[in-house]
Amino acid sequence: MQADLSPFDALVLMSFGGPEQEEDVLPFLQNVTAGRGIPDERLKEVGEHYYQFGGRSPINEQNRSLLEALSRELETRGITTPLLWGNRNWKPFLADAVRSEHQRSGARKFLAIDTSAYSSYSSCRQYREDFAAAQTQLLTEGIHVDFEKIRQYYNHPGFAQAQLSCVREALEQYRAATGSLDPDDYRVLYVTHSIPSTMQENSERHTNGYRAQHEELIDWLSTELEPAYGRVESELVYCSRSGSPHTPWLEPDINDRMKELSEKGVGGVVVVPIGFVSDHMEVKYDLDTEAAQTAKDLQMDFVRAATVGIHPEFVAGLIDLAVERAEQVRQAAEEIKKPVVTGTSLSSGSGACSRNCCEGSRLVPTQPNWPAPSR
Ligand SMILES: CC1=C(CCC(=O)O)c2cc3nc(cc4[nH]c(cc5[nH]c(cc1n2)c(C)c5CCC(=O)O)c(CCC(=O)O)c4C)C(CCC(=O)O)=C3C
Ligand SMILES: [Fe+2]
Repeated sequence: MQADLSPFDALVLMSFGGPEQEEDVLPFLQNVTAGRGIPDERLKEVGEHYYQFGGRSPINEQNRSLLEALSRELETRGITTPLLWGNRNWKPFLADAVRSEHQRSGARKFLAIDTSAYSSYSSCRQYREDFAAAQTQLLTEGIHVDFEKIRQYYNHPGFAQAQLSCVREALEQYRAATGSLDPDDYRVLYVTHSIPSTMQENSERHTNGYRAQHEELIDWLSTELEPAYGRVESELVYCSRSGSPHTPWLEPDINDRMKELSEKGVGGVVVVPIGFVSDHMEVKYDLDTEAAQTAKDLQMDFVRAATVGIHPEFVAGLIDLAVERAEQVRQAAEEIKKPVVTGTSLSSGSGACSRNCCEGSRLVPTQPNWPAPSR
């Protein structure tokens, strides 16, 4: 593979964003929830999670480390394409980052590396809507930019292998802490962000869907673990449900499931946040604080696996994915063989999921792909 990112002028690490100090928390939450119908009580509760950490989300530090690691990887490969950082909900905002890079270097074509691995409206399509919104905003200033993104990478070898070493380490940590790894005594709980059931259904129309992608990766991980660990009892559970209690979201919640397991006599859990690429607030609060407390109350052993963070295989994988996307765009061909560890669920068409994937009831322009590029 050619170590070249042409036709792209710049890479942009695209993330959710999070507050840096107490004063940021409310305006951040207003940005996140604008028009999304989240009850006030839930917002207060989530605000408290941030205040408990001094108003500072861990996500920004994580992204700064990832930026550094990605820069080093680019340097190692002799790729000189500039790398910038833009967010959906907090500074540095995507449009601002892109504007300054355009003013600095004339860059017009941006390739985004996003910080979420699976297909769903929240974790994929909404980022593409953000690209279209930034494009529209900058167009009013006479700046024409466009965006592409890397594909969803839940089954890319870089992410999968990094995830596997996180699980192995956690199992060893559990063994060291409890003196055993008897499959009847503990359960591996793979955790991801819950989403509304309608969002799950929308994700299933053009890919195998959010939940099935997690299950595919879990099956692969279990197979990889078997030679060293034999049977590993594991299941997929969810955290961070929001929205109205009357709206169905994916279940079971991790805390509810731990209670059930405890009643069945399971003595401990190894919690693996496969839905999060780094230690977000969901990991720090919902898992390390809340689920850890549930474990204490139930007198269960509790080990939380690391997130992939800046694991070298994950970082190298992200650059592989950027190189792959650039090559697809150069050749105007989607059919370059994609390295995957499992499954073939991502259709060709955009490097993202597909043109129509994860559409909801509102049709909002996306980049890439809808409406079709005018040039
Ligand atoms: C699938 C998914 C990911 C993973 C993919 C990805 O990474 O993109 C993710 C990531 C994140 N979600 C985050 C924060 C929040 N998410 C909220 C609300 C929501 N998330 C949803 C889904 C997801 N969210 C959904 C369906 C909602 C309901 C409202 C809506 O339909 O949009 C709310 C509102 C309050 C609440 O209800 O919790 C907050 C504050 C942060 C930052 C954390 C930090 O500061 O470290 C991150 C990385
Ligand atoms: Fe979220």
